[in-house]
Amino acid sequence: MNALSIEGLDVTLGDLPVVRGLDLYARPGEFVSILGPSGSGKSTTFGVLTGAVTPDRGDIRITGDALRTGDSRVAFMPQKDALLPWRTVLGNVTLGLEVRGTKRSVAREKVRPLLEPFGLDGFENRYPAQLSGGMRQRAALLRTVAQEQPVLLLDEPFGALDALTRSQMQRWLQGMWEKYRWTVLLITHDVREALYLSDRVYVFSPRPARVAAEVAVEFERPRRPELIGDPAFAALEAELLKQLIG
Ligand SMILES: Nc1ncnc2c1ncn2[C@@H]1O[C@H](COP(=O)(O)OP(=O)(O)OP(=O)(O)O)[C@@H](O)[C@H]1O
Repeated sequence: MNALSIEGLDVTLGDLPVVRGLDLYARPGEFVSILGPSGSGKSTTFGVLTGAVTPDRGDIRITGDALRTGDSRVAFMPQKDALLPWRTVLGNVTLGLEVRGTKRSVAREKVRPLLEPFGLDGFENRYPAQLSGGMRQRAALLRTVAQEQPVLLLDEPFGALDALTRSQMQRWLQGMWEKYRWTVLLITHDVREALYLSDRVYVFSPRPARVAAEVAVEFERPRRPELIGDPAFAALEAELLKQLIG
């Protein structure tokens, strides 16, 4: 059974057809990326999964059961403003659990063992403005995974980081995924990031979004950073860029 499946999704925003006939899925423990032109409807698709956007039609299932109004079976890390500036790191990383009704003290105990692997040990009482960009994104990701939902949605988590930090974060996330094997759906504009991290990559068409291409990424795991210099990697990167640019 798939962790997530979307069949025949149509979304119209105002008069604008944004998604038409979109089909995609993610198996349990699979890392799946979505690449697509800017404005093609990627975040809108995530909006449908989080309940922020109402679709015209479509069959959406999480672990086999239809998505419901107010469904909490996806944990979402937004593109921007993921952390509340007035809450400490600990207050931010427990927020997802607290919103779901977990008592603050219980939520704190739950996230504590994760502070170290997320590189946040000793920083729990700092505020977001006192952290580096990479640390902020790790805190936002910790808040998302702590919710222990069957599907993680990450909308361009490293998009605003400088190139060096981004590449460090990609390596770190790859290692964390090896350890925890979350089911991830990642939106990114970075073809290398998609290839380095994913088991499969979907390429969306220009709006209205549908799947223009689906590419299996079969490099063995765990993946070493040198993989991106491999000719087979470069060939797949070129193929994806061609699909993306047309
Ligand atoms: N509330 C809204 N009403 C009308 N149009 C909207 C609304 N929200 C988004 N749109 C439009 O829907 C289209 C798809 O937006 P969306 O944010 O899903 O694209 P995207 O693929 O995630 O883009 P990007 O890669 O730039 O983040 C865009 O043209 C956007 O302007």
